[in-house]
Amino acid sequence: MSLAEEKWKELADIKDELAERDWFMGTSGNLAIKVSDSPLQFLVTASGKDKRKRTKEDFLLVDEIGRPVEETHLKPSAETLLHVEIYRKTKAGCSLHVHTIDNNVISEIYGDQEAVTFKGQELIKAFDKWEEDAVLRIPIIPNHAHIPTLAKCFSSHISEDAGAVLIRNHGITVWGKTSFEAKKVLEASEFLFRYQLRLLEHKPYQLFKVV
Ligand SMILES: CSC[C@@H](O)[C@@H](O)C(=O)COP(=O)(O)O
Ligand SMILES: [Zn+2]
Repeated sequence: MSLAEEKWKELADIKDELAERDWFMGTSGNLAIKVSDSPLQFLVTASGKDKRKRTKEDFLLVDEIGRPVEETHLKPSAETLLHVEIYRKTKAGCSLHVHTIDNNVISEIYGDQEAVTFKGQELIKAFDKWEEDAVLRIPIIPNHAHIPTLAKCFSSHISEDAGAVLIRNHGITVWGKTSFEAKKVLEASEFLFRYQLRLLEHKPYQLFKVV
């Protein structure tokens, strides 16, 4: 099996797992996995597909500016430029984008604050935050319809090899050095969002708590 084939299978398996969680409503979501560093080439989901289905046309290989490497009728994800920014700026090997009700509601509640923060929650360790008083800050950016503008804004929040950024009333994009790492960050983020929403039901004043 070639490296590209191996990476294809790795991404397809992650796509199946996320589909099982019902994280690809209405064809939303896109996924990418790096295949080579120089030249930069990565597999990205084809645009507009039902990501719950496993087909031979799920992914295509793109270059360092998100153009298909080979002749194809498939279109790279509309949000390929966001994945480009991740691979351009970090050593990440995988990036995942999903729309969930929880990440959308959290992004709207905390959107004006431009970030949602978590402290004293065990699962922030999934973001490599181990100290007792560590704070996890997930930035929230506006949902610019112009993708190059969205990608530029998104890019300003990328500094580490693993991370997460919420796009307001749109979804979350996460990345990690490996697909395992990226999926861990995604699952931990969604856990924290669900936790925060549940907490607000019982303690609405928590909304005004400054971390
Ligand atoms: C109809 S789903 C919303 C899309 O505009 C987009 O946000 C998305 O996540 C999926 O787009 P895609 O081009 O299939 O990668
Ligand atoms: Zn999206």
